[in-house]
Amino acid sequence: MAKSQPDQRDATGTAIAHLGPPGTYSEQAAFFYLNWLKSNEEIEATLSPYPTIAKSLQAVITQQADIAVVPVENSIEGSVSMTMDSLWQLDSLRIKQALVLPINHALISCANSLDNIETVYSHPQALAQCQGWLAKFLPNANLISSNSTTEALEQLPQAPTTAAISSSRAGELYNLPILASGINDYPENCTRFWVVGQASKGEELLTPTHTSLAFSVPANVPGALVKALEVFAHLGINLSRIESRPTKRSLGEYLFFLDVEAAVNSPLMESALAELNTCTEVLKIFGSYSVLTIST
Ligand SMILES: O=C(O)C(=O)C[C@]1(C(=O)O)C=C[C@@H](O)C=C1
Repeated sequence: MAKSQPDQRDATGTAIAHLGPPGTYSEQAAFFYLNWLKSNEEIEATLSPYPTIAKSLQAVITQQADIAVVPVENSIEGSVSMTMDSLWQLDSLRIKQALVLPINHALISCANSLDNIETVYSHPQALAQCQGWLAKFLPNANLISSNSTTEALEQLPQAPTTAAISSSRAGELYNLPILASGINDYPENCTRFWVVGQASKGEELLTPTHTSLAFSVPANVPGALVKALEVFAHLGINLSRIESRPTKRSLGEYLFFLDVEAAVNSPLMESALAELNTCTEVLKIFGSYSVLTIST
């Protein structure tokens, strides 16, 4: 397969794929992990930006990168469906670590004032996290989705009626004016990222505390989901997230994604998984990992 990105692993250690271009929140999370690897494991790593989340994950499959750092869930807007769908589809990937990053959005623009802004670009997650602020301060602006919060930044100097929602850090990186900061609708805004690698390579570096999995149920009948969830209730295992996604086979048919507060190899979880196997159609374990919180 032709490589669209250079293979950096041999020359420079672990290659970490992330959503680019530089300055994204994904890069910030990946950079934290790079430093964590260096300080805690004496592992040298480099960052490789990719244009989409799917391409960052694909880079791990094609071995252009060793791991990818991808967003999975935001405290205001919920799940990043691209990440969840990809994990279900790409069987060879495993979650090795979770990272939680506080998110503080800024409005970046070369316009003299908010009154001159006609168009705002950003990643759909960021536009959604600031929808109240946008409705109040830029009610007539066109909101345009881009692949990341930083994709539009290089174009801003040539288009003074446009703005982008990104981090203040990205504004500084691209040397662009910050017109407003702290514009997310809720101040306690956080995004959870997963560090994802090949299933066959390397173990998690810290003792796992969580397990993520997903399943489909054998038939759309009363109690099918309850039966699966009762397995955890009966064993006293706490769930920290449940989410449904369409199976994409037919309308009204779902996959259920669970984050479970137990390590995959704990005796309780081993019992849970054995029971869960008997009441699900397809059951996939995405990995068992610990959670690191990033302070900014
Ligand atoms: O566009 C970016 O900067 C990203 O890293 C993506 C992303 C996301 O997909 O949720 C990451 C964190 C924020 O929630 C907004 C956007």
